[in-house]
Amino acid sequence: MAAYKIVLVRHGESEWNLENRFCGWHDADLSAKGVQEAHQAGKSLKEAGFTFDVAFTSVLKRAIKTLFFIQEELDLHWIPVTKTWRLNERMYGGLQGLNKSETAAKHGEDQVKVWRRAYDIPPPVMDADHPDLPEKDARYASFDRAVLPRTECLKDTVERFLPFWHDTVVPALKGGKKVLIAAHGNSIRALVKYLDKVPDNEIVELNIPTGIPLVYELDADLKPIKHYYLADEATVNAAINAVANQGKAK
Ligand SMILES: O=C(O)[C@@H](COP(=O)(O)O)OP(=O)(O)O
Repeated sequence: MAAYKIVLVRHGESEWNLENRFCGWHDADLSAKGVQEAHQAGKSLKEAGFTFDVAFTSVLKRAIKTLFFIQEELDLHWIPVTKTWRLNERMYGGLQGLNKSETAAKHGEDQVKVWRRAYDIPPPVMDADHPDLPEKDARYASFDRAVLPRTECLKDTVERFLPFWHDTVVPALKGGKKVLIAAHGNSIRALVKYLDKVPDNEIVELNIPTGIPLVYELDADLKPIKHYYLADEATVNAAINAVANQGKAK
């Protein structure tokens, strides 16, 4: 039997998912479909009997709002919510704002897959005049500039997420709290890679759908026993394929 359960949800579709643009640390809002997906995630959790004591999210509104809509469906507005940049999407560097299909048409689908999915190859560095430069963003004003990335590969995302996992999430789980994390495609891939010890070459094929709760059951040592999405297989597979296909030249 599982000693712990943790639920991970990628935010609902964002405006930039809809426009198929690399989003990263850009603070895109949810699309109308994304709002619906977030509410549906909450409904699915409620139907499956889930409740939560604490929640963690990023400092980006697509994840924050998704969490809030889930809280609404569960009538759990009161639970403590911690927002941390360590759960942010992977910083997409110079790709932020570019259309994924146009980028594939220009640089090739293989190159785009490397930029999107390679474990340790970062996308091009963000230029100093990019509108999304983190050091010009008020939410990171108190940060040491050296900490703020101008690009990140998944390995970098794992490395900046894990201190939060060990220092905050694990103590909550071990203290008996029921934990919900609302985050992003690549910050969730970072956690899945760590939990399931996915080899570097296999993580390339993992895509996380928007707005479908992913439940991890863990043993007493926090080793995964099993995981599953709260949706039927056809829905999950279609959503996963849609994410994978965003990097195709049309
Ligand atoms: O940054 C982005 O464009 C997407 C992930 O993109 P891919 O790595 O799937 O291209 O992040 P999210 O919508 O989860 O915040």
